[in-house]
Amino acid sequence: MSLLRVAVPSPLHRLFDYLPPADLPAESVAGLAPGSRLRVPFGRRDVIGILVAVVDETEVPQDKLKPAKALLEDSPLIPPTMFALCQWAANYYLHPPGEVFPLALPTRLRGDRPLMPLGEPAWQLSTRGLGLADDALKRSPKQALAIEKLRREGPVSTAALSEAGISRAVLKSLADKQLIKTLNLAPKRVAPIGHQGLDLNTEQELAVVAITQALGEFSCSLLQGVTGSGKTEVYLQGIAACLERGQQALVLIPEIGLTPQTLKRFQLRFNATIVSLHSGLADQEREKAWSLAREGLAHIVIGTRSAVFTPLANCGLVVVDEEHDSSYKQQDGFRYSARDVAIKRAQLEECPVVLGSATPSLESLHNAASGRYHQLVLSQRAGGANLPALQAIDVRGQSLRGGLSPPLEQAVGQALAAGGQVLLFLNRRGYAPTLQCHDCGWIAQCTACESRMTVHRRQRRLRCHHCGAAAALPQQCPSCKSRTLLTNGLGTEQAEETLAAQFPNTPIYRVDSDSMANAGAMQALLDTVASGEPCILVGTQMLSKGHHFPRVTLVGVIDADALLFSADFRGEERMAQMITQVAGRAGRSDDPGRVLLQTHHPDHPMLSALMTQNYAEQAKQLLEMRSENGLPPLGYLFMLRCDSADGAAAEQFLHSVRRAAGNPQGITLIGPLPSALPRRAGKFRFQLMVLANSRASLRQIALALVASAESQPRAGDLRWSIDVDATEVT
Ligand SMILES: Nc1ncnc2c1ncn2[C@@H]1O[C@H](COP(=O)(O)OP(=O)(O)OP(=O)(O)O)[C@@H](O)[C@H]1O
Ligand SMILES: [Zn+2]
Repeated sequence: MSLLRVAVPSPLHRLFDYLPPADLPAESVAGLAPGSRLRVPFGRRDVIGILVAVVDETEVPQDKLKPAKALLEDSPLIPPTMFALCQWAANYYLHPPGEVFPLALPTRLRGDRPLMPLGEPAWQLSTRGLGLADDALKRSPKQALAIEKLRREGPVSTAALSEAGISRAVLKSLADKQLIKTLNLAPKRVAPIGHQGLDLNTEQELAVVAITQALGEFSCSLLQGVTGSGKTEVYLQGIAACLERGQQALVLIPEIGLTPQTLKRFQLRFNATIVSLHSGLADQEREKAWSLAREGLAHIVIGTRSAVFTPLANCGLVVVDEEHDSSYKQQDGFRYSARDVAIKRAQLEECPVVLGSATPSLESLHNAASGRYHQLVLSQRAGGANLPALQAIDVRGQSLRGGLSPPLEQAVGQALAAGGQVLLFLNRRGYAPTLQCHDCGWIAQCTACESRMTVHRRQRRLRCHHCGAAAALPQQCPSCKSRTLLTNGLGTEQAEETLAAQFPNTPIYRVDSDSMANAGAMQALLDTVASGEPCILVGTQMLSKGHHFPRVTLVGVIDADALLFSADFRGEERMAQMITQVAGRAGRSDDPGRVLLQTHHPDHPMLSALMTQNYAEQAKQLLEMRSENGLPPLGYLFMLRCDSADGAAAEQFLHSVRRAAGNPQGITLIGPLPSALPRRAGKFRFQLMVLANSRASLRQIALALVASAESQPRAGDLRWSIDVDATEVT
């Protein structure tokens, strides 16, 4: 007997077996392809699952088997490569498969809605219309015109008919006479045209040749190019070669804020169908873009993290820009790395993948050094600009105005006077990170998290950056009623305010997730900055990524110390990446750039390293340290996390799980320990860190821990999750 094995949206790490739907002929069941949607009963309701396999046997007792209610489509919505990718990802990240497969579908299709047909509504002649005598519509010239047009051109879209002056009313009368009928006009397949690219320098040329020659089979290349070296030009010319072979390209970018800029650059280069996929799209737009990609009609698909699961009919090249960027790692729910999934995807698609960055992750550098990836290097800025010089400013004992020391303030003034633009980096949004009572010492805390509330003065609110909780900004201390409340520390909002007072004649633009919340804001800002007028940009890491600001000559890091002391073993790597990236925004054009870092620790070895070495040299040293400590990428790591309103229960749960795992060889178990943020949104958080000396032993213990976790009894709200290749360990 044939049974259907289905991935059902549920947090359980298993698949569920069903009898075929009653209305499905027995002979067609065996031939069902995986990847189709099924409506199945689950608990007390019906849900939409994905068919994973047709099987002959099940462990479910015969009388417990239920029939699936319906097969939603004959041919699967998830094509074989994406099906295989989801299956791999669920297995690799040990995540419930029912929560992974839906990623290959746009939101609208995760339920039971039918696929929207691509194309547009159109009209064509009916048989009766075809046979109509020439003078039959003499008395209604508009109708005659419509008939003549359809006879001449075949099916014509409603939009084109309306452009030709044929109204809906005319079409309706013709339809009522059964002379014409509607159809859905499929989009035309057009050949993409690439415009002439820039003249490449030698290193770029070598990179493009390597990528072009790699087309047609799987390989992974690391394009390590210093900031402003023209990596995008390399992608563009590599993609041109991919399109010439009649294939599609998938380009991943780290942030939604970069989408319009990237899209524009691609649209200028290619006369082709380019779609972008990101969280800002409405559901219908998203489904359309998804369909164009899946049908092979979109030549280039650009998207953020989750776009790695978009099906492409004929994928010929995958590009992951800024491959080191932390936004590629999903930090809740299904904790995958889009970069790593992209590599697996290229392998399944049998095409090359290019990882590009000025500051590659140590993982990728390690893989390049061991020969697993091809290394392509762009060591110089395109167009001849020099990399900027870095310099520390010792702020000890100096009076700071709006966070700026006198030397930095002076440098800003000079840069502006010389007609340049200035970028000030402060990775803390809001007005101030703390609100304190000057009389009794009370501090505004989040009631749901073990953390302080951030002051947002413009909105007159206190906001928790961990759980999103908000409260009105108090006028007096809730504890002692004093009216003397102080803000401590500096956020972007306050910096913007003080800078405006210091530089009253210069426009100041703040760039953080608060000011850039709506979709067009970033593009509007970029357009303004592109005009070249002197201005000050002050913002968070949003400013540091990928942007090309040719007029910026000075970059100031207001608080380099904030990056210095991290509890995470990746802290130094992150700091080196962040500073190198933000510094890389300076001096990208004719005028040389300068970078000033404010610190209370000018002799800190990490800062000295930044001053004296380039990123590649620093990365090499960091890799050696990781190797000595058996840490990734030289060791293998995952985290088991647990949270609950009952802290003792959460900790106890991880203790039991750990006990069940025993003491396997080659494995270091650390914890359970409270997380760095021990309580968030009312829940206590604990974690167990697992380090292994081989991928195989990591896998073994991970499976054992998951099995143990699933079999533990657990209290109502207790949740646990696994994070394979965790990038955040605090
Ligand atoms: N061969 C070339 N000749 C002249 N200009 C070039 C060439 N290649 C790229 N450029 C220009 O150099 C500038 C920087 O290029 P791009 O933004 O692609 O750099 P990038 O390597 O992506 O930098 P980052 O990593 O800092 O984002 C762009 O204005 C681009 O048009
Ligand atoms: Zn909170």
